[in-house]
Amino acid sequence: MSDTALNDDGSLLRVAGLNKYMPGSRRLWRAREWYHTLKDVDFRIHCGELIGLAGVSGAGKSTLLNLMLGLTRADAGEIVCQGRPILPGTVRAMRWYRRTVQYIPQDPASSLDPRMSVGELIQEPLARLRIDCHRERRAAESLEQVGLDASFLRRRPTELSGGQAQRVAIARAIAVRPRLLLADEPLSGLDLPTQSRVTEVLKSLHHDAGIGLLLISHDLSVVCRLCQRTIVLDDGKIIEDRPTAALFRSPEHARTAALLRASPGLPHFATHHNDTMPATYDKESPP
Ligand SMILES: Nc1ncnc2c1ncn2[C@@H]1O[C@H](COP(=O)(O)OP(=O)(O)OP(=O)(O)O)[C@@H](O)[C@H]1O
Repeated sequence: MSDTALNDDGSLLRVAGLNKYMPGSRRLWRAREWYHTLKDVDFRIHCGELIGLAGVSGAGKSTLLNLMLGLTRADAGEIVCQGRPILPGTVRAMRWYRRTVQYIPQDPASSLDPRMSVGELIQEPLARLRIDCHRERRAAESLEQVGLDASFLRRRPTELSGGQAQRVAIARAIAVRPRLLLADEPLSGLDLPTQSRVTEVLKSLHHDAGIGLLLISHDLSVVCRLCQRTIVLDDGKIIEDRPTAALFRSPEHARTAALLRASPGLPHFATHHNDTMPATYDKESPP
């Protein structure tokens, strides 16, 4: 398949009618209860888009990401990339998808194997995905794209600061030359100057290499700075999917307004919504 293939609607990735149930508590003498975690989730991602995925804790963001990474299977609906459905399976079955969509982990310290050098870590997915290139050169180029020089190739993860480790994790993902990055809280745990450095790296990857991003972040000021479009998930449903500037200026949904007001670092959002709802959901007592 060509690396430039798109879905027949012109999107890179289409999420259609996605539903997922998660096991709830099992009470004595009663059958297992199921919690409806994602409800008819629909959206499309086009090439090079920077999209924020926001929502209160328990809204279903990570569950959606796991489905988009092909780690779990949906109970209904589908995710289609380059005309093919994403189905969890072996590395071999998913190789084509991993070349197009890569993941940036939340905690690089635990995802980077301390026994390997940075060079080996960046080259490892290139070998696994059978990407035909000069791997050492590609690793050095990827490091340069995230603002680290080639001397880092010989370092071990234990010799990196938090910000450097996150940039190595990004270099590892982009070495594959994907078209879309999925990132779950990639800036958490970093101090403010380092957050801003990593944000600039993500922006320049978009600007210089056209790489798209779906970013989960509780820090809406990051979404506001980085993303052109924001999707808000609430109790497993998409309640808003609009250009970021418009959504942050005038949220259409009371839950979005509440989310914005509760976010530090954002201007105060005066809204007419009555949003006296809880800040988190509990799967045992969905609202
Ligand atoms: N493995 C699991 N088994 C049972 N329930 C789960 C499982 N994973 C998630 N859930 C439930 O599904 C719902 C959505 O969880 P999810 O982690 O996707 O939310 P989230 O929006 O990513 O939250 P956070 O921002 O806190 O990470 C929650 O009610 C959660 O308790």
